[in-house]
Amino acid sequence: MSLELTGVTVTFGRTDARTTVFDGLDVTFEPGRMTALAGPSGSGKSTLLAVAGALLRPASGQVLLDGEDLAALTDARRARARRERIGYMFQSGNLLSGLTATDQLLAAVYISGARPRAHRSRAEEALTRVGLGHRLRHRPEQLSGGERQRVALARALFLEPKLLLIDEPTAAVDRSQAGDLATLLAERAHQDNCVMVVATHDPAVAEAADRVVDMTALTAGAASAAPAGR
Ligand SMILES: Nc1ncnc2c1ncn2[C@@H]1O[C@H](COP(=O)(O)OP(=O)(O)OP(=O)(O)O)[C@@H](O)[C@H]1O
Repeated sequence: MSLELTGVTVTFGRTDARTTVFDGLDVTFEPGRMTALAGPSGSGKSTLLAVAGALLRPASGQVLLDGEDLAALTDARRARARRERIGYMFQSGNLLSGLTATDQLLAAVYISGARPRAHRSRAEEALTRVGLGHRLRHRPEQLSGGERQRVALARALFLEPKLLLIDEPTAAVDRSQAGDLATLLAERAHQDNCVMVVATHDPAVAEAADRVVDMTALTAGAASAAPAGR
């Protein structure tokens, strides 16, 4: 299972105000590794996550998830791929207010069409695995920023996605929580063997990643991918 983008072109706007973010982008992401996307604001990190996650269809090129081109699927099949194979964790967690940590995970099960009751103990185990076994019945407003992010991570992993896309996971947490969260993300990528791609400005996330992709080099056509730290 890998994610491979080939010849991907993305443009926004019309002729008089057109932005070409990618022009024939090629990059591959491997399973069981956490890849950090690093680069200045506007370098295309979020756009890459949107294209990889079938949220944005490229003007041309292929987005191959396990060999299947997501860019070429119908809207209905793209929606199904998003539901069944892709997990998302976007800035500040986007938890549902008023629901306990356990119910945040069960809501995702409910949306996927399964019966939540059968999954309660599995949801509790998933929260325990991210260090929240003592916060199962807490609601978002009763959790710290780092705890909320960990609930969002457990929720994203709960449906066992092949591909997990994460945008600025440490934006709303303090420095020590950022380091812990970054380490936890890398551990989950290794243990769950998913493709994990994380857009970040945070050196702590780049430090914990198995690979850092420099967006500036990538969009210049150099597809640079230096191993980070280890
Ligand atoms: N919907 C849109 N319409 C027009 N231009 C857009 C749109 N979305 C993104 N862009 C442009 O595409 C470029 C890449 O944006 P993107 O959000 O992917 O960058 P980023 O690296 O994630 O930035 P940041 O670090 O600030 O989040 C920017 O120049 C941005 O202005």
